[in-house]
Amino acid sequence: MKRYLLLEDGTTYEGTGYGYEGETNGEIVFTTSMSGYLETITDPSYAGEILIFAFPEIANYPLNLEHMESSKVQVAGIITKDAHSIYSGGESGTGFNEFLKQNMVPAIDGIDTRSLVEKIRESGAIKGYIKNKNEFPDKFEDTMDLDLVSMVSIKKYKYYNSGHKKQILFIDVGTKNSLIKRLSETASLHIVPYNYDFFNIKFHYDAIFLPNGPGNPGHSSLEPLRAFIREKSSSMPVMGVCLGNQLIALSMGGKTEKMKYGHRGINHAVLIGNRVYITSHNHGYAVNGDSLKGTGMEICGTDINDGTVEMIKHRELPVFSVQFHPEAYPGPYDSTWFFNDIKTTLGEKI
Ligand SMILES: NC(=O)CC[C@H](N)C(=O)O
Repeated sequence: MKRYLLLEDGTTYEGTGYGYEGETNGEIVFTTSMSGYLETITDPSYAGEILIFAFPEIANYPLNLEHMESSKVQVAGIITKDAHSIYSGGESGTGFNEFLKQNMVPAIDGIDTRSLVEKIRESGAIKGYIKNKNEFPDKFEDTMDLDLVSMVSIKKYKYYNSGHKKQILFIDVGTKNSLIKRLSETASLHIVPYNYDFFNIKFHYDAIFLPNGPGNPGHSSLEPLRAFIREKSSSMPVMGVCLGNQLIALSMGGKTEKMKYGHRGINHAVLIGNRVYITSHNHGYAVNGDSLKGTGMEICGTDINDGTVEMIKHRELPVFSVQFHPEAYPGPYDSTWFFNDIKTTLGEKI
């Protein structure tokens, strides 16, 4: 079945439809990852985004549902050059095509993804639709204006008792399962929704953790959360990853900005001190380094290619966070020391 990718700049790409048969829209972003397709598409940070796989061969190994980073596919749509298991069943008994149908996510195959990526690198982030008809919409919605965190955050408090004495207040702004798993190696987790009644918490906790999540970190729906972080950062450790990093920067008085086309992939070189770490990335926003002046926060890691701020920490307080993904999934384990830093910050032995 023919399907069309329609871009805000007036261009149309024709391909073969697979997955769900409805239409979808979102910001078109690309990942350069060559593996980890299931982990990637189930990462809640991708809500509101249509994902291009720049690497041509995708889904050329079976789906293993144990690798899902959340309970469902979170990308708004998928663009591939050659998605292999479209028509075949994997070890789980489900083919990629069928899996995307069940998750109601439309996809389009046979697209020259590399030229599409070049276009986005030239023009910057672009909005688009995947449709069954070559008919342009009246308007291209900016999905980054939506309250995406409310769509992916858990709805109710959940206690994750990992047997550890230390307690972390884990604010779910759209977390990946692997982050919960990693932190549970250090502490038990009070997992709360992004809009929890923060100023009336009755249970004890030793630190706050903010994970990854979708959309604009400056969204107004996140202001009560930022106010809470602002207050708590002077009295207890606050740590974060990706959206968490951006929320910490904003709470401490810094600024974030939208990047031209973001970083998404698993081989981004980041310089921290005098060492380079190969890291996993998925972000379209970044902390503005200059805006940290006078906030007490300092830049301690930057992307080698474009200088993007990739790690920040407070000069005196135990407040630190990374823009990259130390939990990997998918990606290299170069930066898992981040979880050891959290352990020692909480007074635990490595
Ligand atoms: N992975 C994330 O947490 C992404 C953070 C934010 N939504 C961004 O695009 O920059």
